[in-house]
Amino acid sequence: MSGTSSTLHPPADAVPPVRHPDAPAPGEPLGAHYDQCFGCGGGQPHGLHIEARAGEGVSVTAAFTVRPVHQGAPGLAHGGVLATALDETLGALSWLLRTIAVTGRLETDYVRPVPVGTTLHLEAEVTAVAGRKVYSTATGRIGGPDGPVAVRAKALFIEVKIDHFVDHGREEEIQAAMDDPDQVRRARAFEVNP
Ligand SMILES: CCCCCCCC/C=C\CCCCCCCC(=O)SCCNC(=O)CCNC(=O)[C@H](O)C(C)(C)COP(=O)(O)OP(=O)(O)OC[C@H]1O[C@@H](n2cnc3c(N)ncnc32)[C@H](O)[C@@H]1OP(=O)(O)O
Repeated sequence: MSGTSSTLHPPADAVPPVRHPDAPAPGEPLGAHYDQCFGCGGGQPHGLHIEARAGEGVSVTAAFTVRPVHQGAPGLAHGGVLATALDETLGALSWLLRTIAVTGRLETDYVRPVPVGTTLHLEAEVTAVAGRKVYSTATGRIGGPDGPVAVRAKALFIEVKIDHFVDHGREEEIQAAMDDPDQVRRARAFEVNP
């Protein structure tokens, strides 16, 4: 049985998550939030290239195929890479809430080794929201979408404004992102919550 941290239990005033009315329809691909993202960006040769799709309610599905550059032990995925896959899938839930959120806490259980060449079938859902705090869970299965669980996570994401990235990101990447109309459009798509 895995341990759980009390900071990952929603507080008494938490409410069920609400799917944003303009959220992508179930089955729709969500696309990368940033081309240079190690989790989902097409511009990172060694990245995970995770492709997430909207699910029902406030949930997403995603797939990640482990490549040789993702090894920890010989022939097996690195645990940090698997945590990245979970983190990225959980991060994609922002598309359904239409808020921008960053990981505050991520608790990962490694249940089965994941060999190179394996496709990890990921699912994530928001379980509760309390103010800026978004509580969520994710699983990664091997051998098919209904296969055994190899990894799972509980997370607390914290809602932030775009300023979070502008204030903290390195100047050259922020400037390049701001100069890219497509990137600005994607960032704004998150930020329409009333
Ligand atoms: C125009 C172009 C511009 C660019 C466009 C970019 C578009 C991007 C679009 C989308 C990006 C999405 C990217 C997803 C990628 C996958 C997800 C990741 O890997 S994200 C990276 C890893 N995470 C971090 O780097 C966070 C680092 N941490 C922080 O920055 C701060 O700690 C932050 C924002 C998380 C919180 O800081 P505070 O000052 O805003 O807020 P406080 O008051 O500290 O916390 C708020 C509440 O949350 C709790 N909290 C915060 N951290 C906690 C923790 N670790 N554990 C438990 N509770 C925590 C606190 O106790 C507080 O709770 P109470 O309101 O008092 O009940």
